[in-house]
Amino acid sequence: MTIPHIPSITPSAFSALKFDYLIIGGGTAGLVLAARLSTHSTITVGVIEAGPMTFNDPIITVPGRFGESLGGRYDWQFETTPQPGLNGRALKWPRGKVLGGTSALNFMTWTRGNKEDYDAWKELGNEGWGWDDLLPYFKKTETLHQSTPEHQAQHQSHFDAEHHGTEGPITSIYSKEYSVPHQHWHATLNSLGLETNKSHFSGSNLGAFTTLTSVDPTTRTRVSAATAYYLPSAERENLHVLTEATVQVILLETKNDEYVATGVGYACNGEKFMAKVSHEVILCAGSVQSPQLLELSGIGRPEILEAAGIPVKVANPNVGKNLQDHMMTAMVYELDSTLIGPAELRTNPILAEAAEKAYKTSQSGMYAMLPCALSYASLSQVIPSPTLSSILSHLPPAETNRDQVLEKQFVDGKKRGQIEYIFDIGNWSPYFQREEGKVYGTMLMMLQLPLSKGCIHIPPKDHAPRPTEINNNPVINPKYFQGSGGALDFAIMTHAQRFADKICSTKPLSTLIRKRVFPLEAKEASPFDPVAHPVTGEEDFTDWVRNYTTTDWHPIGTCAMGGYTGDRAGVVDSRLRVYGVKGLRIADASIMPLHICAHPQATIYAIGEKAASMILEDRLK
Ligand SMILES: Cc1cc2nc3c(=O)[nH]c(=O)nc-3n(C[C@H](O)[C@H](O)[C@H](O)COP(=O)(O)OP(=O)(O)OC[C@H]3O[C@@H](n4cnc5c(N)ncnc54)[C@H](O)[C@@H]3O)c2cc1C
Repeated sequence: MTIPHIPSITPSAFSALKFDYLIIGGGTAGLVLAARLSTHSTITVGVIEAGPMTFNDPIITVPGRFGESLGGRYDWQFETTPQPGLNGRALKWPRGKVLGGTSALNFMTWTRGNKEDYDAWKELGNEGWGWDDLLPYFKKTETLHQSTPEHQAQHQSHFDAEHHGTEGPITSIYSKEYSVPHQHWHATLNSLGLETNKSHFSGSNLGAFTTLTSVDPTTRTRVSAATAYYLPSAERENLHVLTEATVQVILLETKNDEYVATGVGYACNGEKFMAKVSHEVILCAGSVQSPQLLELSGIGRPEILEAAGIPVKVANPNVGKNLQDHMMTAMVYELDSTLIGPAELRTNPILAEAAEKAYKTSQSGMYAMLPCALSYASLSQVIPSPTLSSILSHLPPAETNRDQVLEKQFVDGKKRGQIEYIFDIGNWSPYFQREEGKVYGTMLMMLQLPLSKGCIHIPPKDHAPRPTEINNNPVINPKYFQGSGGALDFAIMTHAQRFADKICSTKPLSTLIRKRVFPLEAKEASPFDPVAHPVTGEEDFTDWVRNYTTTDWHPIGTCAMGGYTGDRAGVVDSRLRVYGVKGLRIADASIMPLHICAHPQATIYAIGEKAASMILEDRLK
């Protein structure tokens, strides 16, 4: 990758500048805004990012090393509270702390939700956020690199060019080659009634497909918001990016009886600074930290702010509420010992050297590979109809407009892939210990439209007289499987789990599998193992799902768009302006009112694109 000259700036020099727009968080959406707003040379843009700037660390750049940066210096290393719905377990919640944010840490899957996912946002009264409205922004982010007819025939790498972008900063590509299990994916899913979807970017991703990835087609390195949006703009004189600086508070002043955002207070190298803005502060700190910064600045539920010792400026009980996440299980299988996975690379220097050589010389081999065997299934495709009817008869009465729109998707649940399945070589479970010399594969299952709703808030101040501050981690409580909605999520996951196992016992994928090792198969398990020896005869995953469900790392919704209900249910309006404050917008995953049946990064880039275009439109008014 050619890296242009990147101007560095000191905090004092940064604070001396007069900004039109100040962006908090140089992450996925934040850098889209930075790049798009600074195309106009008369607009001065500042970005403050807590993490460092790096473009050549292989744990970020090399696709096949995905996951290695989790828990390290580029990760905020958050954790949830102990979750009663998960038998008291607390989960690790990685988030990117580096220029590029979580786009520099994620697993590069490039998917788009369904038409109905975004139309539901519009139905809630969020004008301009339906599928047809968002399609131009989806396209604006992307340049699709089309696969050849031969590649399509061999790897089912289909696309529908009409629905992809051709000039956007993010390159979306199909891999050169795929793992052996991937080569059996389509035939296996097809024989279970999940057809190959040849047009998975066109408004329905239902079915099996080989996924696109956000990877550079020439260097086969990760494409993140930092490489795709920031690097090409880095030399602009009107764009200033300060890294390793943490925003502590958004400065609010009253003008004509209204609160106006006038800048931010931040810390860098142990010193405190202020940066001022003439037009807008744009908060892009992500689903965990955007609500944290609002609350630290006096915008939120009064009881939370008072307990934290923060004076209430704008009372809005919705800040930090409406947290939704994709929940995931990871079932592990022992595979044919001739296969090679990531653990084999780590433990066998000869294999590692060969993989490195293939990657360096021809950008191929294991280090260029990502998990690409995906499938989205509707509830009726994976849960037998009498069971599904019984589960859905327990849909809780909708309490809000949002619940009502969400629950409609369950009634007409055939259109959307509410359950995602991915098969990948390697052991993905944090709970399963691999045995040396054995090769493993994992069947992942993810719930896409959760009814479990949680919250993220700043903690109360401790006994010290000082109020809660930025370095007091927010309290993350996703309330997985809690409440009547959570009970329904749980029932769906325990039943959909059987289909995950069915995929692995179906040919041709099953020909690569020796046995299931997590949870153990009946013949290997102790007579008391409830999964293997259920009272009913059919395997019962109830306890296993409760004990081993984790996050799929896709939290959204904590500063949601309010739609028709305005600040009674939301934090921002459909132009992403924070209710009750002038000159403050939010653009990141937190504004999504309902979850989507897809990996979210493409949608979050589109949110950044749409936000930039709305800001530029509003500037001309
Ligand atoms: C392990 C993992 C794997 C994933 N895999 C995929 C995938 O394969 N495909 C996919 O589509 N999605 C994936 N995702 C999800 C996706 O990457 C994220 O949802 C998305 O990147 C979030 O974008 P964002 O703009 O909301 O926040 P972020 O990209 O996280 O940006 C927020 C930025 O704000 C900065 N910040 C926060 N607080 C402050 C502060 N006080 N001061 C200054 N800066 C601050 C952060 O450091 C960060 O850079 C994955 C996520 C994880 C964690």
